[in-house]
Amino acid sequence: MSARSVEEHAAHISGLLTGLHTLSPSAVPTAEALGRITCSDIASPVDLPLFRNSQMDGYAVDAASVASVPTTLTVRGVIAAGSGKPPKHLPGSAFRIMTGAPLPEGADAVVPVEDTTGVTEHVVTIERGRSVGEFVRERGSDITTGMLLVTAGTHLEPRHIAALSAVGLASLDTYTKPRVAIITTGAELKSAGTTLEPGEIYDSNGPALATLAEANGADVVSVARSSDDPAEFRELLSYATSVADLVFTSGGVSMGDFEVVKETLTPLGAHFGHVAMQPGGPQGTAVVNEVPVLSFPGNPVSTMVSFEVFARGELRRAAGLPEIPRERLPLTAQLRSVDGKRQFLRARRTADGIELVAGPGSHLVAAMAWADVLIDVPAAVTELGAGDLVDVLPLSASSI
Ligand SMILES: Nc1nc2c(c(=O)[nH]1)N[C@H]1C(S)=C(S)[C@@H](COP(=O)(O)OP(=O)(O)OC[C@H]3O[C@@H](n4cnc5c(N)ncnc54)[C@H](O)[C@@H]3O)O[C@H]1N2
Ligand code: MOO
Repeated sequence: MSARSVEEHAAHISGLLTGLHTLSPSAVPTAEALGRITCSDIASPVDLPLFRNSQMDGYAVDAASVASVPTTLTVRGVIAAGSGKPPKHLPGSAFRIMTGAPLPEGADAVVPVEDTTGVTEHVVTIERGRSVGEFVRERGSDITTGMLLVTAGTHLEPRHIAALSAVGLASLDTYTKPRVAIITTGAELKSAGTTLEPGEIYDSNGPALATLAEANGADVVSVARSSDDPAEFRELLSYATSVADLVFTSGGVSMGDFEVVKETLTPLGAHFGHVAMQPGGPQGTAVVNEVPVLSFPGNPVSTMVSFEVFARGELRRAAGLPEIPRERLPLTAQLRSVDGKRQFLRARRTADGIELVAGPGSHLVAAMAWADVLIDVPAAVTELGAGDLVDVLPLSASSI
């Protein structure tokens, strides 16, 4: 069977994942919406400030009565923030007023307490006049009812949560995070922190896929590990497809004797084959219990590159996150590539351009950590020179 191109495989995956893009929005309490993405424009239901109020601790006056100073005014009472409907102002008098307290109807300026002397409970001497509007926060001077407060697609930060709370919105419609389950496979795998027997290795694909999915907007609902026993894998798969919108598996897709993923999924109608790319050649896809399953090859770099190439964009779009654009940058040195396979080479940005960090080996997990981009070399290109412009794929950042 001939190898699929990257584009063909990506299109096939896109077709399998259409359900991810029609998840209904989630209503989330505003106070818990940090990091969520709004799925519609949000207009303010109220004016902000909600009412005319004082910007200073001082005296509410009418500017005309303090036009010539010093002048002594009768103090008719004290208005605190939260003290209810304000009294009426009478020209030639004042109310002692606190910051945020509603301005008496008819008052049009506030004289800060620092500009007064001779204060008693009943009188105050104004030493400095204030003009109309000074230290008065008008109703709606921040935002008026119906004005757009936050646009669709906003990645909510604390400052957005503050404004949305200030206008009294208790919950928000946000993109539903696609639920992702991960199953890594291989009898040799153990968790970091445990003692290894000869031949065993630490599982890096589980943590890699979980954090890649999370960093790209998913809600990772399960991370499990299977031995090469088909019964165990089937059981984990059955659970994964019952809790997730999308399942990733790693390993067990190639030509060995214990390819548990391939063996289990093939009878269920899965597609396994080669994609003309490196790393990430052997790939599988299936739909189990109506849930799409993407089966990536087990080599650590192959798994991560497969995610970056086939899953990142789909997950980000489903989660309402912006696309991470490709860039075109110059190479610092010559490179060679295999004919007929699209290469995704680990590289990093330098002041002079893009520099390779490792050879093509898909077990080179430390080199992957030092990379911040993948160079995307077309299948037909076998050699590039220093200074040549190449397409690069920025690698998933640690936060969305
Ligand atoms: N005869 C052939 N052999 C292989 C071919 C081939 O075409 N013909 N393809 C090679 C390529 S390319 C890849 S990629 C791998 C894919 O193999 P599998 O998906 O079946 O993966 P495994 O055999 O299970 O593991 C491969 C490698 O990766 C290590 N691994 C697996 N899972 C993890 C994990 N969760 N964390 C860390 N490391 C993991 C595993 O120990 C193996 O070293 O097949 C080639 N062979
Ligand atoms: O295609 Mo494999 O992913 O190169 O190691």
